[in-house]
Amino acid sequence: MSRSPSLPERPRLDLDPEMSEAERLSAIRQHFERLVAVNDELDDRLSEALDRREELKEEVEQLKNRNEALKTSSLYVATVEEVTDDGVVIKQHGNNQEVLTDASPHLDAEVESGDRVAINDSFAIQTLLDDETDSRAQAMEVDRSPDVRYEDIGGIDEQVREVREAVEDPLKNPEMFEEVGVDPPSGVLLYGPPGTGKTMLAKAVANETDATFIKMAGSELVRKFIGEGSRLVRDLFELAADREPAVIFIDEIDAVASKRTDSKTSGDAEVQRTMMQLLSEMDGFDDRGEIRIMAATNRFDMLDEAILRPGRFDRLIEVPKPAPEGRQKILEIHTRDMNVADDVDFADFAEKLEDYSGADIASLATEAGMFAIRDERTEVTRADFEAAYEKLESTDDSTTLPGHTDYQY
Ligand SMILES: Nc1ncnc2c1ncn2[C@@H]1O[C@H](COP(=O)(O)OP(=O)(O)OP(=O)(O)O)[C@@H](O)[C@H]1O
Repeated sequence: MSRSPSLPERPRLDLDPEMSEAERLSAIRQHFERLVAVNDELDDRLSEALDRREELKEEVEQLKNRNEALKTSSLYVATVEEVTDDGVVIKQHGNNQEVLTDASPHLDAEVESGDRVAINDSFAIQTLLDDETDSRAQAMEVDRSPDVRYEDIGGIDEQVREVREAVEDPLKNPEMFEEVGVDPPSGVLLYGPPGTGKTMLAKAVANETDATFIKMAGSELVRKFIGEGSRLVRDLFELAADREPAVIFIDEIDAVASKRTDSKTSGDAEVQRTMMQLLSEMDGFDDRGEIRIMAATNRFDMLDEAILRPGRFDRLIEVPKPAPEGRQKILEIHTRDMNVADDVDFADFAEKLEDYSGADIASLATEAGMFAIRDERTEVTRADFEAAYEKLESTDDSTTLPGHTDYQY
């Protein structure tokens, strides 16, 4: 920084008493001129200083703005693909641009492949996104002790038996399989229309085996950013390994494992990548320990056969809509805690619930109860069930109207 030149010296007036009048006047005049000169110089210096002050003020303003902009500027989200000696390879979400970059020095040692990170305009990694901001947490439902029991499931006794054999027995008595020399099924695929109890089956078996129930929706797996689907699959299996015994349940598996389409859009490629990750997790899972894998679909016809090969989902269990007897059982289950009037005949009523799924019957029972409440009664009568039936039949919503659900299997 340049130092400002020293101030001009203050002129002095030396008047000798010996001086003549004229000499004194001339000295005073000279002194006055010097004062004026110094004053002018000081004026100049002052105005220079004021200019400089203005300049500095402007500079401060600019720096303040830049600082604010830096503090508030948006960061972009990316996934770390690889940590190499030359830097970190990231893939930006949204545009999938791959970039070789660096992490801020304080993060250097922490960045790992697969991490979600925030990057700035120059692609430098600024923050590691933690689990809370991470969408992974939202995509999985983890339940240490689901509250569904086998007796809560009606009309699909045979399916319950099959699931127990394929999932419960290998968890409870693995030695039996070893002694007999057979491998338990690798994965169990439940297929059938919506609302028939597939999720209940998976929860009940987790409950019975004291296993943690970990559910992932296939639709969540494909909705995520590029690279995240396969990461989620990896996390799912890692989490299960941490929590064993565990039952992994992948709902709507058709979203990740449907037959290849011809189009080569990046979305499809991403779904394929997620499916490949799932297959490789299942293949590398010989030593599965206390983890069982279940999946469900309403679209069996759409599934890529690759996932049905031995060692993958090799036990298929169809879960259909219930027959009249099953419907009666489900009615009984869902009215267990209700005060049902004597005039209600479930066997008779179940006959007319043609094409109703378990979920439809559950909402019918709730509706019937609501009619009683509206009437300020605690007893639910035949008329309430009839009214609920009429209401459901007239609901113009294809997702709740029995028999109108769009699926194939
Ligand atoms: N067999 C059943 N017995 C008793 N209740 C049932 C049965 N099936 C369905 N329900 C009722 O419907 C609700 C939804 O069932 P669940 O989630 O198990 O169906 P799902 O087959 O997994 O459906 P989706 O394919 O839509 O996921 C259950 O919480 C339960 O109240």
